[in-house]
Amino acid sequence: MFLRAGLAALSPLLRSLRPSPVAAMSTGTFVVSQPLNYRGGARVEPADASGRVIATFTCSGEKEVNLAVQNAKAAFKIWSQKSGMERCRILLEAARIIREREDEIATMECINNGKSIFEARLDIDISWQCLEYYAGLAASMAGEHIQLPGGSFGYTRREPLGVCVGIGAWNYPFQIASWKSAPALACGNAMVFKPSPFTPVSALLLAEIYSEAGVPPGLFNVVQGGAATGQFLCQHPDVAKVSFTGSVPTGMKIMEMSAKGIKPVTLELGGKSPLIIFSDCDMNNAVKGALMANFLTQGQVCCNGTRVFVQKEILDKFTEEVVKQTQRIKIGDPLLEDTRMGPLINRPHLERVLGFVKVAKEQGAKVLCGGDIYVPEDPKLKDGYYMRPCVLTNCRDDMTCVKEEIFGPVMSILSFDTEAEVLERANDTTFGLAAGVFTRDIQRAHRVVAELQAGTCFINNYNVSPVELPFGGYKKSGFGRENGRVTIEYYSQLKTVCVEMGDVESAF
Ligand SMILES: NC(=O)c1ccc[n+]([C@@H]2O[C@H](COP(=O)([O-])OP(=O)(O)OC[C@H]3O[C@@H](n4cnc5c(N)ncnc54)[C@H](O)[C@@H]3O)[C@@H](O)[C@H]2O)c1
Ligand SMILES: O=CCc1c[nH]c2ccc(O)cc12
Repeated sequence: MFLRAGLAALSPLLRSLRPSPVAAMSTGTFVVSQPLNYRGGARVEPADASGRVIATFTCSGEKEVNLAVQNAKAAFKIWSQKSGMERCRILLEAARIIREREDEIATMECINNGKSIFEARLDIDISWQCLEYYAGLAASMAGEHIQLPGGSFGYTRREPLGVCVGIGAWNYPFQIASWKSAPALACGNAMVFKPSPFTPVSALLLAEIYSEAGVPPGLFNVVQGGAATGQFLCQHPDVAKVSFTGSVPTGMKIMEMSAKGIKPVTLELGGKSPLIIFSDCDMNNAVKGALMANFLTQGQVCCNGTRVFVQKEILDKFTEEVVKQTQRIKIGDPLLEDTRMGPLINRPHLERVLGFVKVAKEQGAKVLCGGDIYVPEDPKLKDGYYMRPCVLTNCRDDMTCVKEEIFGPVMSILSFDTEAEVLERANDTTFGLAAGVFTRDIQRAHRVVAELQAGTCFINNYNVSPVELPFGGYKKSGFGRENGRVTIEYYSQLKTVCVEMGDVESAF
């Protein structure tokens, strides 16, 4: 009986594993009755605990991690022998079930994370699309045939890695589990997934859906916990690969641990991305783009374009419109259909974000709107972790709010004169996750993105994430990619087979 008191304490939304129907309530509730570990194709009580309790659910310890890895190893033997078409069918069935249960999963995600139900549904859509996409690729994965002299030849086989570990952040819990597991499973791997301890529940639904769709028991397992559980996973000798989504400091630790086992890693880390608005842009779209770049999921999005560079000629008009539209964002109960901004993930994070606003003011930035606590009218929500989305102006490149990842609803507006100047300033960061440009000049758009040091660049839009396109970082924002065809390379290895058709020509 985990979570009952714990997660309620983490958020004013009471949480359970089975969300009550949305229509019947104004705040989310979970009725916790089932364990939150998934191993060997079923929910299980963890075999042990790491000794550290987060909220009131039990963190998986070394024994539980071992059991999950052993289950994954056994399932890998069966799954990796299946043809691409067989894997394709099962992944397609899982995608279909997610689609069918979209409302239920979105409701759970909304309570899990605090994002609006409107956004949670989009996340679930992207998740089943991801499974469909990799189902399609599973069937067409192939090696090459290469002719050699004298009728000899070689060929390559694309083979799975084995047991892969996925470690997730709390901002896109279900989607992160999908983005990691879909390509892993499509390539023939098994996975042990650890969600963030702040959002432990929705990955379980994915595990149950995979089982229902027909994957062998143990192919996708869920262990629960924080750093200690993550370390057991990364250090496990039977783990072949680690795919991590989270902060830069944790990413460094993951890479160090994986290096000891010579394990490949995918690191999806933080960012401080630039969004460049040229004076020849379509103003309506640029304003909408700036809001999309800053305020989805309460601003807790890794690739957010939080440094908004606006060309001087349109600075005032753009700023005025951005502020007007930011003030219109409906904050409140995330389960209500018209809400667009729910609470932040927890109290310490809210305080951290408000702290950034305070420092910004001290350093000379001007708050044009928001940046303070929001108290919803509904008395049940009054202790929630809500804040008003914030627009800062008078910003300079050396300010903390412009240099550091805030991971909250805080947009910093900066002005610029020339293309060369803005490019230099946009690239002056150790991060390199994303960037955006709004302009009607097609040559300029492509010239600018070619110079931007970022793994994903948006032209005349921001924060759209079609699963067909690779996503990942430059510089300290990480390496490896999620989504797109290329991700197959990160979950498989190439075996070369050299075939002699003649006699051995020995050197001896
Ligand atoms: N690039 C991306 O795709 C992407 C997506 C979402 C979030 N993020 C980044 O994630 C950060 C916010 O997420 P967060 O606060 O959950 O990040 P975090 O680094 O604190 O935690 C991420 C995950 O790592 C686990 N973890 C923590 N310490 C560990 C350790 N020593 N060994 C193994 N696992 C450990 C956590 O329990 C959690 O599951 C932001 O910096 C954000 O930019 C990046
Ligand atoms: O928060 C960063 C961008 C993003 C949105 N959804 C997902 C899912 C998985 C990721 O690795 C990143 C993201």
